[in-house]
This record gives sequence, C-alpha cells and structure tokens, in this order.
Amino acid sequence: MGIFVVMEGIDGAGKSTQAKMLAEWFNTRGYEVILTKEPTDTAFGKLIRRLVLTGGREGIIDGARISHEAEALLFAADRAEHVHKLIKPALDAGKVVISDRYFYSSLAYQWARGLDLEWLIDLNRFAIRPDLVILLDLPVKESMKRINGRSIKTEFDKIVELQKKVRENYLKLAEMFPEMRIVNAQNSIEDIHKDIVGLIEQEIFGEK
Ligand SMILES: Nc1ncnc2c1ncn2[C@@H]1O[C@H](COP(=O)(O)OP(=O)(O)OP(=O)(O)O)[C@@H](O)[C@H]1O
Ligand SMILES: Cc1cn([C@H]2C[C@H](O)[C@@H](COP(=O)(O)O)O2)c(=O)[nH]c1=O
Repeated sequence: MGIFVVMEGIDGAGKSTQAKMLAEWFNTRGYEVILTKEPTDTAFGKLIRRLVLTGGREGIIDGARISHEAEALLFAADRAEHVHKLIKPALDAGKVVISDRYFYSSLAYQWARGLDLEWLIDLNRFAIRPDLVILLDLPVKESMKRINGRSIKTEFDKIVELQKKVRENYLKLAEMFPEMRIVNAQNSIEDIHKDIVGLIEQEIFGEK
C-alpha cells in the first residue's frame, strides 16, 4: 500500500509550494510520487473552475450563481473520479500520492457557505482517508498579502470574510479528524517544509 498525504488550508496558505517540495523530498528518497490537486484538471475540474471559481470565486457567472448544494455535488463528483481513477490505483501500486486539497476543503468551504457539515461528510464518505493531512494555518490578512493582485478582486471583502470562516472551520476539523496536523504557515517556506518532513518521519515512518 502506498502513502497518501494531503495539503489543506485557506487560499494562499502555501499548499502548492509545500506539495511540490514534499514531492521532491520523496522523489530524492526513491519513491514514485503522484502530485495531484482538487479541483482536478479533468472535465469535472474544468467545469468547476468555469462555474464556481470565476467571478471572484463567488460562483457568479453571467449573473447566475449556482446553488451551494450544486457546488458541493460538483466537487464531490470530481473527487469520486479522482479517487477511483487516480488515487486508489496509485496507492494500490505502492506509490506516494500528495494532493493539494481533498475532501477537507469541501467540509471547510461549503460549511462556510452554510451547508450542513454532516451532509457534507456523508457526501464524501467514499473518499479514502489519507495517512496524513497537513493543515497550513495562518491569519487571513497574511494569506491575502500573498495572493493580492492574483485573485479576482470582485467582492474582495466578501472573500476575506469567507476565508476567515473557512480558517475557523479548518481548525474545528483538525479537532475532529485525527489524521490532520496543524503547521504554522507564517514561517519561511524552508522552515515549513522542515516541519512537514518532521511530521512525515514521525507519523508515517514512526521515527522519533
Ligand atoms: N511561507 C511562505 N511565506 C511567504 N510567501 C509564501 C510562502 N509560501 C508560499 N508563498 C507564496 O504565496 C503565494 C501562494 O502560494 P501557493 O500558491 O503555494 O499557495 P496555495 O495555498 O496553493 O494557494 P491557493 O489555494 O490560492 O492556490 C505564492 O506567491 C508563493 O510563492
Ligand atoms: C477542492 C475544493 C476547493 N474549493 C475551493 C477552494 C478554493 O477557493 C478553490 C480552489 O482554488 P485553488 O486556487 O485551485 O486551490 O475552490 C471548495 O470550495 N471546495 C472543494 O471541495
């Protein structure tokens, strides 16, 4: 069986940066690594990016916002394909899978949109539980500095308010899911990487 690690956190927390560094760390130790993300690059992921993530990530396109239930179902459909077509086969082949986001994002973000957490957990019950989930945590004002100018400015205040709720949700989820570990994402890129490697060695390889 392979090793499954997930990076989670609010927009701009540093997930992609750390996922790439961790993939390199495993590669240099002889592991075959699948570096992936959600939403995926499949047709499902492309549909999500078109329907949900344009319009300042507020789900507005042509003025017609899709419902938050439809949003959650789209993310779950994308994930079902991700699990069945990529993640499970890779783990069965003994590879390392590192995913930049997974079902914890659905719990944190769609819960922040007002959807029922238990429904969201049920909707994603098919999703294989990772060996380790790294929650990159930092204040929203820090993350916004990092993505300022990159993200669509539409309804900026609403995005900040959403991100604050998402961060609170992630911290609650970290108390509910024992596979989640919180890492301070305000540190330097290299120090965060060292913290993550320490967790891998401790939690996955059992080293002290
Ligand atoms: N520890 C850090 N300190 C300062 N800047 C950082 C740090 N980690 C990443 N960055 C920078 O912050 C920006 C966002 O990083 P990255 O794309 O890895 O975040 P992310 O969590 O994947 O973002 P998103 O969820 O919005 O895709 C990039 O410009 C990156 O270089
Ligand atoms: C998987 C997943 C993602 N989201 C949200 C979180 C982000 O705002 C975007 C993805 O943007 P990224 O820059 O590619 O990380 O989608 C969500 O609301 N629910 C989910 O399940």
